[in-house]
Amino acid sequence: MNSLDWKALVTLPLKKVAVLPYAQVEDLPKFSVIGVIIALALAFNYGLQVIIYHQQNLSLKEQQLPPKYPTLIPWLGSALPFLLDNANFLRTASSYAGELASSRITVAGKELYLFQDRDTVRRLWKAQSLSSPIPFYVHVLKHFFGMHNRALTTYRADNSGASPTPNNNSNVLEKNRLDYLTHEGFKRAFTGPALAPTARRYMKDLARRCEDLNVSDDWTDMPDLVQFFRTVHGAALLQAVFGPSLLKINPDFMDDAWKFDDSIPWLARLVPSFVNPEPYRTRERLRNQLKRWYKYARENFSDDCIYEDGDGDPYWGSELIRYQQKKYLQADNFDDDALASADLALVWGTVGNAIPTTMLSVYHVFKDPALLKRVREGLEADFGQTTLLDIDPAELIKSTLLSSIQAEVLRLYVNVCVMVSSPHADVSLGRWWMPKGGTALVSSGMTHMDNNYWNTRDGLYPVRSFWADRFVTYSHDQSSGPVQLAVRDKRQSEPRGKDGKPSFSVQGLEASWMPYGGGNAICPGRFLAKRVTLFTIALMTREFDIEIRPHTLEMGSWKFGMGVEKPKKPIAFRIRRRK
Ligand code: HEM
Repeated sequence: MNSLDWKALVTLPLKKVAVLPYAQVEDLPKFSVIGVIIALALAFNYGLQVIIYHQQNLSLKEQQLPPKYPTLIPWLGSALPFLLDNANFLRTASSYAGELASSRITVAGKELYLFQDRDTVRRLWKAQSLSSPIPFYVHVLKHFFGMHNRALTTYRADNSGASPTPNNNSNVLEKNRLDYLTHEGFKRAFTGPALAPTARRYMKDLARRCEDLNVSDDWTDMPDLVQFFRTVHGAALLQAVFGPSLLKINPDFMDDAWKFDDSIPWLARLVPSFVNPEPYRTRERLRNQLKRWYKYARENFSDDCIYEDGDGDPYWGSELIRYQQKKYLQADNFDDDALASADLALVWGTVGNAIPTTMLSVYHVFKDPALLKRVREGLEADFGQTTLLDIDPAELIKSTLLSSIQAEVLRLYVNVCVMVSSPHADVSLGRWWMPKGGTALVSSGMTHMDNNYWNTRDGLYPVRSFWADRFVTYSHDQSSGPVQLAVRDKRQSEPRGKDGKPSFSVQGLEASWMPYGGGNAICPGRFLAKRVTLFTIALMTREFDIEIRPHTLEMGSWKFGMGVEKPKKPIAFRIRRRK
C-alpha cells in the first residue's frame, strides 16, 4: 500500500472525528494516526463490553455464560492486573453491586471462569463431571517444582481421570494413570487407615522436640515465632510423613524447604532465573537432597522395618512414600529426577499451610489471656491428668472451642485460588454454566472476608479480625454461630451441642468457608491438619507459657492466592516451661 492509499483509508475519515477538532491530522506522523484509530477502536469496544457486562449481570435468565469482564486490550485481557495485583483484581472482577458474583476473564488469550457467588460455588463443588485441571498441574509441576519435560508428557497424555474407572475413550495404560494414582495415594494416606498413625507420629515427635528445647522454667527470649514453628513443628510434621532419614542425612532440608516456600511467589510469577536465581538454586538443592535420600532409603529399607502401626518406617517414613516410589517409577518417562519434583510438591503441601496456621492459632491463644485460660480449663475438663501422648486425637478434635479457633484462623488467613475444569461435559450451575473444556477459579480469600455473610455480632467482631468464638453455636442464643441470621440457609439444621453445650460445625458453609478448596479435589490433608493444630495448641498451652512481645501483626500480600501469607515482621516472644 503506498502513502496516498494510507491517507485515503486512514486519515480522511479521522478529520471528521470530534475528539481532534483542532488537530491537523495530515501533519501527524502516520504512526500517531494509526495509534489514535486503534485507541478509539479499543475504547469503543471497551464501552460496548461494559454495557453488555451490566446487561448480563442484571439479566434473570438461567443457564447463561457468566458475564465477560470488560478489558481494554483484547488478547492480553486482564493479564497484567491478574499477575501484578492478583488479590485486588480478583476482588473487583468477581463482585457486582457489592455482592460476590461470577464472571469470565481473559488472561493472555486464555478464558477463565471466576465463580464466587454462593449458589454457584455450592453447585460447583457438587458437579460430578469436574476433574483435575491437568494443564494446570503440568504448569505447576514444571514451573514451581521443576519437573522435566519427559515426565510432563506422561502427565499431559493422561486423560483417564482421577477415579478408579478410567474415563470412556481413554486408552491410557494403567501404569500411566498419574491423576488417579496420585489421588488414590493421598486418599489412603490422609483420609484412610494411615491418618491415625501419621497423627500419632507427629504428636510423638513434636513432644520429643519440645522436650529437647533449650528452655527452662525461667523466661527465654526468642526472636521470631514464625521461625520457631518452622524449625520445631515443621520438622515434626515433615517427619510424620517422610520419616526421620530425610532430615537426618540432609540437615539443611527443613531450612531450604522454608526458603523454597518464601520463593514460591517468584516462581508463580514466572520470574526467570537470570533475574532472580535464588528460588531456582533452592529448588535444585531440595531436589538433590531428595535424590540423596532415595539412595539411602533404598540401601537400608526392608519390609521388616515397618513400625507396629503398619504405616511408618525409619527410611521412607510412610506407606504413601513407599507407594509413590513404586507407582511413579513404573510410569513412562519417570525417574528419580521427576519423582523429586513430585515429592517436593508433597513437602510443600504438607507443611506450607499447616504450620503457619498452627502457629497463628497458638499465637492468638497466647495473645489473649482470657482465651488462654478458657483453652487450659477446657483441656483440663476434657482430659484431666491424661498425659499428652495418651490424648486420643479423635477425641481432641471434638473440642468446640479449639475447633472454632482453628476454623477462624483458616478463615482469616488462608487465601487460596482453586482451579477446576470440566474436560468432558458442560457443567450446569443454576444461573450460570461452564462449557465443556472450561477452566474455573474459585478464591477462598474473598468469601472468607464477605461482610454480608459472617456473623460479626453487629460489627463487634469485624470479618478482618480474629474472634475465637465465631464458629461456636449456643442453642439458646439465636444470634450465635458463624453466619449472620439474615443469610442463614433455612434448609440447614442448626448444629446442636449435647446437653445444651455449645457446638461447632462447618456443615453448610462449603461455599463460604473453603480453606481446603472443595469438591472432588478438596485437600486430602485437612483431617491431619486439624489434628496437628489442635494437638499443638494442647501441647503448647499445657507445657509452656508464652508472652508475645508488643507488636502489630501485618501479613504480606505476595503469595498469589497460594495459601497463608507470611507476617511482614518477626514476632518476638519469650517462653518458659510451666512448673
Ligand atoms: C491448614 C492446612 C492446609 C490447607 C489450608 C490446605 C489447603 C489445600 C488446598 C486449597 C488444596 C488444593 C485443593 C484443590 O485444588 O481443590 C490442597 C491440596 C493438597 N493438600 Fe492441603 N492444605 C493443608 C494441609 C495439608 C496437609 C497437612 C497435607 C498433607 C499432609 C496436605 C496435602 C495436600 C495435598 C497432597 C494436596 C493435593 C491434592 C490433589 O492434588 O488432589 N494439605 N491443600
